[in-house]
Amino acid sequence: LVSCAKRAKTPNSELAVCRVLLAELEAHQDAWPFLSPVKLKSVPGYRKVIKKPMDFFTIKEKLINNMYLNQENFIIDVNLVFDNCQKFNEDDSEIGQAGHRMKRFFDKRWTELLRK
Ligand SMILES: Cc1ncccc1N[C@@H](C)c1cnc2ccsc2c1
Repeated sequence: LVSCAKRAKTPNSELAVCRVLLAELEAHQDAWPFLSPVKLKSVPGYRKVIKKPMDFFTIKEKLINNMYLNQENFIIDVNLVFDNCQKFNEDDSEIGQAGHRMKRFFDKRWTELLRK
């Protein structure tokens, strides 16, 4: 008997979960610092310190333009948003606190949705 191959998730069903997750991130009350790209001209030092800026709007554009081949690449970009935030903002700052809350929310949700 040939063992049936583990049903691979089709890329589009994987990415459908990413779209759901992103919508939840954007709707979160603490999402405000991350909804659009940091304006490099108006935040002194940001361009120098943060090598790979990322934000939820850019992630949405990449999803729409099929630039994510799988969930992993999507999760890497979402974590980049939070890693950049922790690098540039003090933990006890408004933005720093929002970043920690958003990261905790994301970690919880993607584990629930993807670790089925
Ligand atoms: C995520 C992040 N990290 C470091 C600096 C800025 C930001 N966010 C931008 C949108 C931003 C840019 N300007 C302001 C002014 C008050 S909150 C806020 C937020």
